Amino acid sequence: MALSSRCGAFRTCRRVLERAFSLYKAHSIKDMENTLQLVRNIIPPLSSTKHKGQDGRIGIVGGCQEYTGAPYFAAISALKVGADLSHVFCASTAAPVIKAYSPELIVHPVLDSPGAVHEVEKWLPRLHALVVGPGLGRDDALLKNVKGILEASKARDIPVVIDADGLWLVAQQPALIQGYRKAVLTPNHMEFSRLYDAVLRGPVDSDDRHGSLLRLSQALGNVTVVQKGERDILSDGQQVLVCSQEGSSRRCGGQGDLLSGSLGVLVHWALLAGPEKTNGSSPLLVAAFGACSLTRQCNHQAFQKHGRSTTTSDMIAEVGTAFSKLFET
Ligand SMILES: NC(=O)C1=CN([C@@H]2O[C@H](COP(=O)(O)OP(=O)(O)OC[C@H]3O[C@@H](n4cnc5c(N)ncnc54)[C@H](OP(=O)(O)O)[C@@H]3O)[C@@H](O)[C@H]2O)[C@@H](O)CC1
Ligand SMILES: Nc1ncnc2c1ncn2[C@@H]1O[C@H](COP(=O)(O)OP(=O)(O)OP(=O)(O)O)[C@@H](O)[C@H]1O
Ligand SMILES: [Mg+2]
Repeated sequence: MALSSRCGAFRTCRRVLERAFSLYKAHSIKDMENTLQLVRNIIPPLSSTKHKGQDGRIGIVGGCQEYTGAPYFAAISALKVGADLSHVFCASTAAPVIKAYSPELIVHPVLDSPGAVHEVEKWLPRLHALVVGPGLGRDDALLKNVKGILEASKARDIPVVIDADGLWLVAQQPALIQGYRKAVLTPNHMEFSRLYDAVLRGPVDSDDRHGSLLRLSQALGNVTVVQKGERDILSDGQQVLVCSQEGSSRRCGGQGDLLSGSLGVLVHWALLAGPEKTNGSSPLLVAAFGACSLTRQCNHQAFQKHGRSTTTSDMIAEVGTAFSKLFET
């Protein structure tokens, strides 16, 4: 008797949990769909009256002796998403390698020159957004130049996506982006912990990802932060969005570079569209949600074709169809 009543209670409990889970799932699918609709609203229409450059001139700051793939992935992703021109500002040793990967990129071998800041500054008036960090490395001289480039970009109100070693620099000197509302940070697991520790002077509470993210964004003066992971969580210090677009279990290097390069373009489009098109949500948050969904969808599609041998180049080959599937329905 006691056993059967316990079994009944167990079944009821299971039904309640299943219902709660299906409601939660339905709710999050609805939330995801609503946010995807906001991403669709910020995408500029293709038009025969536009000239080259109008849909985006993006600059990637990164690329050193060791890392040439990361800035390439970011820059080519920006083009594949729909930017018209993609510039890479890198160390002189990286430039011929990056140029050889692709004739589509404009490559400036300036980052390790004494006049690096001035050389990049000359281009700033023509750029709509910068992506700072993919393949930058941690050489002090390069980081010092990048600090100057960030300051010059802020002075011109240019939106910046900060990723990889750009986040290393920000963890050393959070004041560099403190309160700059046109910055989006895209940390992976490790980069988030490092940044959190540097800004909040304590370890991340791994049981409270949302709270940790909110605290970090708020402590940085409501800078938008995208914490990448099994689910991506995004916040501007007020709202928290979750992106759980289906990807795959393949974790090859370079996926984060695809994300930050795509985000460079989407940030530009979102700011151009403004909050009327994003229904009051932060345009940068909507742009970030778009880049996360796109990266994960590319991963999903590439994995369907290549399985375990999927690499970031396979994902980049999926950008066009993934973009259409998510945003042009
Ligand atoms: N082809 C190219 O040119 C590419 C170049 N790239 C460039 O490399 C540079 C350094 O970037 P990064 O991400 O490797 O640096 P960093 O912050 O030291 O993290 C590494 C450490 O974090 C850890 N770790 C990571 N994830 C974790 C997790 N989920 N959970 C737990 N731990 C985790 C992991 O720990 P491990 O497993 O080794 O113990 C590892 O030690 C940067 O310029 C970037 O752009 C890349 O873009 C790839 C393609
Ligand atoms: N465990 C996971 N399951 C599903 N997707 C994930 C997982 N971890 C990361 N991703 C996705 O992979 C993409 C890149 O995130 P990741 O954490 O690999 O960045 P990263 O370490 O900066 O990459 P990179 O190698 O380019 O530096 C993001 O779109 C994220 O959503
Ligand atoms: Mg990375």
